Amino acid sequence: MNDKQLKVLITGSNGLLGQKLVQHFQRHEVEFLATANSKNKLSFCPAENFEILDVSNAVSVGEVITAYKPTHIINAAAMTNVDACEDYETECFAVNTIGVANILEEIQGTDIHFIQISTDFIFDGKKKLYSEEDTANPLSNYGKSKWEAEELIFESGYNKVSILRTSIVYGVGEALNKNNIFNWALAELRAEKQLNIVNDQFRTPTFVEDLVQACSKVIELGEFGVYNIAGGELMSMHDYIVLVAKYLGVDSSFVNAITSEKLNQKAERPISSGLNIDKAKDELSYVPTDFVESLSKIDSDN
Ligand SMILES: NC(=O)C1=CN([C@@H]2O[C@H](COP(=O)(O)OP(=O)(O)OC[C@H]3O[C@@H](n4cnc5c(N)ncnc54)[C@H](OP(=O)(O)O)[C@@H]3O)[C@@H](O)[C@H]2O)C=CC1
Ligand SMILES: Cc1cn([C@H]2C[C@H](O)[C@@H](COP(=O)(O)OP(=O)(O)O[C@H]3O[C@@H](C)C(=O)[C@@H](O)[C@H]3O)O2)c(=O)[nH]c1=O
Repeated sequence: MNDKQLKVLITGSNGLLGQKLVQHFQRHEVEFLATANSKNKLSFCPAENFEILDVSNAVSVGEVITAYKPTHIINAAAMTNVDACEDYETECFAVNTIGVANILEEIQGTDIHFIQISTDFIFDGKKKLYSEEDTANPLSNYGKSKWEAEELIFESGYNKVSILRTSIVYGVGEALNKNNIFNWALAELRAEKQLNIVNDQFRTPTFVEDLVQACSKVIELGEFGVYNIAGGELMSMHDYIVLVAKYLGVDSSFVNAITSEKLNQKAERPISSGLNIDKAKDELSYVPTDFVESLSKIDSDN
């Protein structure tokens, strides 16, 4: 299938990944429909390419898919505030699990390639680095809701699905959620405020543009199955934010190291939920951007 034959439906287009996908398909002149649960917040997304879509509403999901007839659906919609998912469990499962059930229901019997974005939070964090075959054991409502969505996909028997699991996605953009640690830390460090960052949670932070490339690659190759798509470096969140501070030229003494116990977040987090990306390297020729290089790309784009 060449670029001209593609029709990509994007959900969650106002979010970080959603909006980078919009920009990617614009640049490559691929036909797309961007959808979000509220009005279009993106200055660069034309009104004719946008529709409101709440993925938790089965009727709306059916109407949009039937009318647009996509060749591909990328589900970037999710309730991503992990602590809020503890307080608003029903909403969390409505978006993250039922949203996926609604899409699956609609695409059964079609040829649509469905790309679901999942998370390292399906794991309990006891293993350091996880491969695609490792056993899930989510600790939080968010993790459970994303894992149940994956289970629905496996049980549905629908086989034109790529599940891309990722971790701590970073990048800058328009009208982003306040709960993205990277954007929050950037703003605070630029204002020379002191940050308390945990040194006992380890992740493989993922440059959003790498995740976009991976979405594009599974489309291009027609690859189905589960892939870990993450950065190549496992680091503590404290080391991560110190690198950001250094890049900004802010003294690292502004980044205090604390424990998770001290931070006392509502939802339990995995200790170490790095993602092993060997499969994506082998099968998708996936090459994550070096962390410091990604920061300079972010800088030059803004
Ligand atoms: N950010 C990260 O570190 C990670 C993200 N992921 C996954 O990656 C994907 C993209 O996340 P990311 O772009 O970073 O997250 P964002 O929070 O930036 O974007 C998610 C978007 O989904 C929207 N949304 C919420 N509810 C609905 C709904 N009912 N219908 C349609 N859209 C809805 C949100 O809107 P609103 O703001 O109005 O709620 C938001 O714009 C998600 O599946 C997420 O689970 C996985 C691992 C790490
Ligand atoms: C707000 C805050 C966070 N942190 C740490 C805790 C945690 O390890 C890390 C990120 O915290 P957050 O609460 O922003 O994000 P968190 O919910 O931990 O991150 C997750 O988001 C969801 C969507 C995912 O799918 C996961 O892969 C992961 O990226 O930063 C601090 O150390 N200090 C702080 O003040």
